Amino acid sequence: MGQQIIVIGAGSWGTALAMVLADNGHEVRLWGHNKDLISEINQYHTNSRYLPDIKLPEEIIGYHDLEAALEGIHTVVLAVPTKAIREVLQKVTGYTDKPLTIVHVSKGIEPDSLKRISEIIEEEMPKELLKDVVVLSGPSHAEEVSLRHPTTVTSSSKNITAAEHVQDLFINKYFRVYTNPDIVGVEIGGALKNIIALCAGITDGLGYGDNAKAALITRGLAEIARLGSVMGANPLTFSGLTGVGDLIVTCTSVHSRNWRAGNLLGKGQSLEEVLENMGMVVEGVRTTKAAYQLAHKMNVSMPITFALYDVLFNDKSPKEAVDSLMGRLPTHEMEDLSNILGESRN
Ligand SMILES: NC(=O)C1=CN([C@@H]2O[C@H](COP(=O)(O)OP(=O)(O)OC[C@H]3O[C@@H](n4cnc5c(N)ncnc54)[C@H](OP(=O)(O)O)[C@@H]3O)[C@@H](O)[C@H]2O)C=CC1
Ligand SMILES: O=C(CO)COP(=O)(O)O
Repeated sequence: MGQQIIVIGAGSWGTALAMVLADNGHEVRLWGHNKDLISEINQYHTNSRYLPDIKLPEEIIGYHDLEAALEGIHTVVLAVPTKAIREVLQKVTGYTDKPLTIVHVSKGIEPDSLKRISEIIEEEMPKELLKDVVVLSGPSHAEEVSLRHPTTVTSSSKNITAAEHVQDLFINKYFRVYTNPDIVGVEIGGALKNIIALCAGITDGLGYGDNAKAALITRGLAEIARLGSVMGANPLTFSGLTGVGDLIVTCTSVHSRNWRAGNLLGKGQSLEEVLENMGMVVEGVRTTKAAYQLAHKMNVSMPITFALYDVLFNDKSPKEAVDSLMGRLPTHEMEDLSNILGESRN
């Protein structure tokens, strides 16, 4: 039976997910803070800034008034950039008096606090207003989901029943949802793949080819798994949709905002120029800072992340960063991962 669901964030991903929910017969309220965009959604059933050429189902109702949009709602899909999550949740708590299931679909880690998004949600929401936190993540570009192209994602929560509930809400014949109880691994994989996607864009921008990209994906996965395992993730999660799956889609697609930003950096633009020109969120930049801080804190080796950190924040040239990665001391390929797998078996 259809449910009333609010999607907060009328950007590319929020709008594409609202389409999936509307296709599944739910009553979808799409909230955005841009009044003109909401009027366009209600009048023309389009979101021309974020999903040009896509006709939205007429069942999606745009809201600009958050209080009205939250009326009678039990499930919130949170689809804003990581840096907006605290601000948005503070508004939500002011307008609700019953426990909510919050489904977050953002991919990031907060610099300085080093919190994952589910941890931020638990921190911001008063206990009596939070029923469950679920993350929905995986290899999924909004541009393809809005065309109803086959897509697979993972629903994860500390409460597996909540993850299954969200699986039920979203699953359909073009959007297949799996469950995974490892919320740490799912969130870490989704956030950190953006670092590697920026690097893949950089090497493409420098004119390097498939060999460099395959190296980044596999060695990137190794360092994501190293950090994630130390943080308590199940190492096997990184071989799934939210690990290698999302790395493949983000590092190889022109739809990827992170790949595109990296590509411009590789072609010689400054970070400021790139971010000004993108017009959409590039989560990997802030996540690089957070992962750099986490790697120091947890004493985990993350050479690709450190190389990107130097490009983004220490004015190192992309070419120099690649050369320094290639010039590292020779090492064993599987040593670190087999340590991790050994430890998780003990
Ligand atoms: N796009 C995709 O294919 C996918 C994206 N994601 C993740 O989803 C999250 C959102 O990304 P995406 O939709 O691509 O981003 P977009 O840049 O396309 O859209 C972001 C939306 O959030 C809104 N927003 C920004 N700040 C605030 C705020 N303080 N209060 C209210 N609304 C705000 C923006 O409004 P405005 O237009 O006014 O700036 C915009 O509507 C990211 O974490 C991303 O990694 C995950 C999977 C796929
Ligand atoms: O997370 C994504 C695909 O799974 C979207 O990646 P980008 O933010 O790089 O576009």
